[in-house]
Amino acid sequence: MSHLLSIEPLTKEAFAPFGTVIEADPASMRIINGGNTERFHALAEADVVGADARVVINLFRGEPRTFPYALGMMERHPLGSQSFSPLEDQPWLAVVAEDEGGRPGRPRVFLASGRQGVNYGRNVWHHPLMAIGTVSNFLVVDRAGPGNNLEEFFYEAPFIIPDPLPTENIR
Ligand SMILES: NC(=O)N[C@@H](O)C(=O)O
Ligand code: NI
Repeated sequence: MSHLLSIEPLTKEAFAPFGTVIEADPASMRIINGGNTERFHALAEADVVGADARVVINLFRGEPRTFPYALGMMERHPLGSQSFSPLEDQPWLAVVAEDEGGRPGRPRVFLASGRQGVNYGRNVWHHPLMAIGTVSNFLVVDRAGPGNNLEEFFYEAPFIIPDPLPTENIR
C-alpha cells in the first residue's frame, strides 16, 4: 500500500461521512433584513456533550504547512464537533479518516477553497489545522469545558501529502 496520498476536491457529498461543508449553499439561503442580506441558514450544528460543556468561538492563525508533508498522526475530539472556516479566501486542507476499530484508517485529503469551511463531526478523526501557502486565519467553533476532549493516534509510518499548490493540479 502506497503511503503517498492523493488530494480530492472538497464536496459535501464526499465529506458527508466526516461532517458537513460550510459554504454558501443556495438551498440554505433565505433573504432577511428587508432584502439587504442573504442568510445561509444552519449550515452546520455544533455538537457538544458532557457536564458544563460550552460552545466557544475562536480564531486560529495557522502557519502554512510545508510540502511534501509527512502526516504521522491524527486526532479526534470525543466530546465535541469542531468547525474551521477560512477568513481570507485562502485554500486549505481538511484531512480526515474513518475510524477502524478505534484507530484512524487511511487519511483522505480534501482541498477546500477559501470559501469553504468544514465542521468535523464529534469524534471524527482529523489532522490538526492545515493552512497552505500563507499564514491563514480561521474562525473555529468547538467545545470548551471539563473532560478530556483530545485523543491522538500516531501511525506506524507517515503518509505523504504532495504539494497541493498550484491548485490546478488537483483532480
Ligand atoms: N488543539 C486545537 O484546538 N486544534 C486542533 O483540535 C485542530 O484540529 O487544529
Ligand atoms: Ni481538532
